[in-house]
Amino acid sequence: MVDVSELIRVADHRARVAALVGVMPVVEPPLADCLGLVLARDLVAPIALPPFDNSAMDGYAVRAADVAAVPVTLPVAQDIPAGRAHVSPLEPGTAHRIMTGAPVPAGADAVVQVEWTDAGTSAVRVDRAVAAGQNVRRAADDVAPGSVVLAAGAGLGPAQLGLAAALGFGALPVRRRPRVLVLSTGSELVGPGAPLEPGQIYESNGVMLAAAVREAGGEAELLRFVPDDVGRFHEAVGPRLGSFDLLLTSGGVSAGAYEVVKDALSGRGVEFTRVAMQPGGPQGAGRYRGVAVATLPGNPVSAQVSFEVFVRPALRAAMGFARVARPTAVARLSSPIGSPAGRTQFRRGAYDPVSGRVVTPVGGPGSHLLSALAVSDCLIEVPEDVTELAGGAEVTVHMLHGG
Ligand SMILES: Nc1nc2c(c(=O)[nH]1)N[C@H]1C(S)=C(S)[C@@H](COP(=O)(O)OP(=O)(O)OC[C@H]3O[C@@H](n4cnc5c(N)ncnc54)[C@H](O)[C@@H]3O)O[C@H]1N2
Ligand code: MOO
Repeated sequence: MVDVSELIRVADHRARVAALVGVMPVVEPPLADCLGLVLARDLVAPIALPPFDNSAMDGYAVRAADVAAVPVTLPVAQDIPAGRAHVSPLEPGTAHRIMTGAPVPAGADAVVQVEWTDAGTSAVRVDRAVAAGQNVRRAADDVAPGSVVLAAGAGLGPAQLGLAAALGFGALPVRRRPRVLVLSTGSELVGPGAPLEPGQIYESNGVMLAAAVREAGGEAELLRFVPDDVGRFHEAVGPRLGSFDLLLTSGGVSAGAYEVVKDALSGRGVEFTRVAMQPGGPQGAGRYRGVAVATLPGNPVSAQVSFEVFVRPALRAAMGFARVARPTAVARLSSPIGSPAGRTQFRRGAYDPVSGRVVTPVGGPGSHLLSALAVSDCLIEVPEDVTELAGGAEVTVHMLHGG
């Protein structure tokens, strides 16, 4: 029986893994590669947006005073498509045919949309008056040059990349993606396509954890798996380790006779502990040959839940995100659940925000129940000191998407 007073707290292990991974250096990739990354410095506008007064409509640039009394016919002195570099000033009593986005000529103070005219090309009949300023988008209306348009720490989504492109940036300063080497261990593991011999299972943690790394914004290289053999472990990891920010293993860390990860890394900078959490009790963390290491337990649900609780926040922090946790919600349990004393339990659940914020436990507490995890969308947190929760009880749920 484990003495729960000797267990490491969830928050302490999370902080330890985050400290090991640290913060990634700043790089300047091309704009198109910045999606999902975090801006490392304030983005200051080098130009105004719009850069010049331009038309919001296809129509005719005029002086509002010239079309105050309608109908009125004005000679069309010039045609101004978007992109025109040189536009001559508008003489009083004339119109310029103008397209959306084209520069408004000096002397004009409004644009009459084409629908309010007879669409003439040498002369135009204007049927409705416009006020001064109507349909004119002023220079710097959107962005003043020299202003901070995005602050350091901003997440870069489509709109932010669009804004940066509009301001003429070809690259942005961001913290680069953490590089993670993913390795599964276990002599019982075989790859897809191989027939299953008695006692063997298909390897699943590698693909799952590499996908989890990518979903978090990191880069993953999947070394797939090695048997319970310390020599094979070092052969697989040694030549590759130097190019990574984190070695992420699964399996081989508990109390058995063949604990390859523990045997390979104990006394070499990695400490193996038990965290007050279920699933995901046996954990290891440290630094091996200068590279951060997190060793997750092998049970698939334990591995994935450990990733969510310890590794994902560390990767998000490494990329510069200020908010590293997934979105949470408070929900009512649809049915009762129990939990071991002295451990934070993360049960898999299906959250329904529509029918009054209810969460339904999916599957049991067993850390081999991968199919239940696959149809869950949240983790239900049961605090350390709680052993029974009745149906209807309020719980915190951690979403498995977003954030
Ligand atoms: N005597 C004890 N036994 C166990 C303890 C304990 O405290 N005392 N803890 C249990 C808990 S909790 C967990 S979690 C596991 C963690 O064990 P390991 O990290 O050493 O993992 P393995 O023994 O290698 O594997 C556990 C389980 O998961 C399967 N597995 C492992 N890797 C993969 C993979 N890549 N793909 C699919 N499935 C995998 C493996 O076949 C085992 O069934 O230890 C408990 N035991
Ligand atoms: O900690 Mo283990 O993850 O309970 O199954």
